[in-house]
Amino acid sequence: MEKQKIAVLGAGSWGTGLAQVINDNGHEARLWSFNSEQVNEINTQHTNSAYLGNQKFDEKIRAYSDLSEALDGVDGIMFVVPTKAIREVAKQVNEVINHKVYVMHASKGLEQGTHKRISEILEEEISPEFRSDIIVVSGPSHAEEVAVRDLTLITAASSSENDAKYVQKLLSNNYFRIYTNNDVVGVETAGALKNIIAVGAGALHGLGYGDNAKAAIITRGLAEITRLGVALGADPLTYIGLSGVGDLIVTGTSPHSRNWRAGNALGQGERLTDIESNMGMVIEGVSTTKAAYELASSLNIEMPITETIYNVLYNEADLRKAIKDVMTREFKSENEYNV
Ligand SMILES: NC(=O)C1=CN([C@@H]2O[C@H](COP(=O)(O)OP(=O)(O)OC[C@H]3O[C@@H](n4cnc5c(N)ncnc54)[C@H](O)[C@@H]3O)[C@@H](O)[C@H]2O)C=CC1
Ligand SMILES: O=C(CO)COP(=O)(O)O
Repeated sequence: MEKQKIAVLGAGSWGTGLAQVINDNGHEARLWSFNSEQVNEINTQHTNSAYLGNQKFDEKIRAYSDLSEALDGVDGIMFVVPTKAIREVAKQVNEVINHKVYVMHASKGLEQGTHKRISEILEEEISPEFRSDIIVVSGPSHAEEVAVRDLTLITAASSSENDAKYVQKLLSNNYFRIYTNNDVVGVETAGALKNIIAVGAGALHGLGYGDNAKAAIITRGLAEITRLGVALGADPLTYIGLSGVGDLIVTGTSPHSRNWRAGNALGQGERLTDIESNMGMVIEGVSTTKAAYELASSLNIEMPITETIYNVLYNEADLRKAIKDVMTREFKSENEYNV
């Protein structure tokens, strides 16, 4: 593949990790951030200390605060801002872009109010003449591990096989391996909804429950994620892939995960507002819980774990009482896929 110029929008931990992968592969990685102090730090110190400690990055990774400069002559744009900022940043991109580019995103969430997936927002906001089919980059990938080049396997999903293969070539190397997938709905819902389950798994840990409970929430979480995703048009098999069970394992068991850490703190009795202000990074599972709860209710889909976490996060339900309630629901059969 010829040298590509890629603008990575969002210089948090994941945007920075992906920019390093792109740079390692011999391409030009431009990191865009609206925070000029951070841009200055990346360009002069080659660190991104608010997100990735004192790790040094290659001097070739340049940061930009001016979006039109960052997008000038690029081959592709990778959106990695929090879900709540996607629409606003996509609108800005559409105003300044003047040539056709590959449009990728690596964010995980559902839009508040509309319950839309991120690729749907990007399709709405960026004119078709300026973009490829959207490519979703998702899977088990703590930024902290990718930043130190630990082995990582994830998925690039697009309705266009060629566009997915472009990202496979762009990002793959000897520590980062990409599988293509044509199930955009499945990959995107898997990435968004696993954050809800990670909050729940963290909460169980914080309350002192053991491994059995954590295996249970991950497995039954997968069942309800699949239920909602299939109702939205996903292939159920996608959920046993990297973006499904893979990402549930990585975020549902690890203190690297901000969602797991937020749940753990809830389990230990901290207040959500304090947890959010102390994290300093996005906890997507909090807003995704609300969007998924509303969406599932409107489609009449049972998501008991999501509903429980919604009541804890938004209705001040007592965590132990909420767990008791979900444990004593009417009995079910695992064979009944729809319940
Ligand atoms: N950190 C990780 O390990 C992974 C994160 N993700 C996803 O990537 C997305 C971003 O996550 P992180 O990089 O971890 O978040 P972060 O909280 O570390 O950083 C987000 C970046 O976006 C910027 N930002 C926030 N609001 C903005 C706005 N309105 N306009 C422009 N920029 C804005 C922030 O300044 C920050 O630089 C999330 O959706 C997350 O779920 C996906 C895989 C791994
Ligand atoms: O999506 C992730 C890993 O695949 C990161 O999860 P957190 O946002 O919970 O840190």
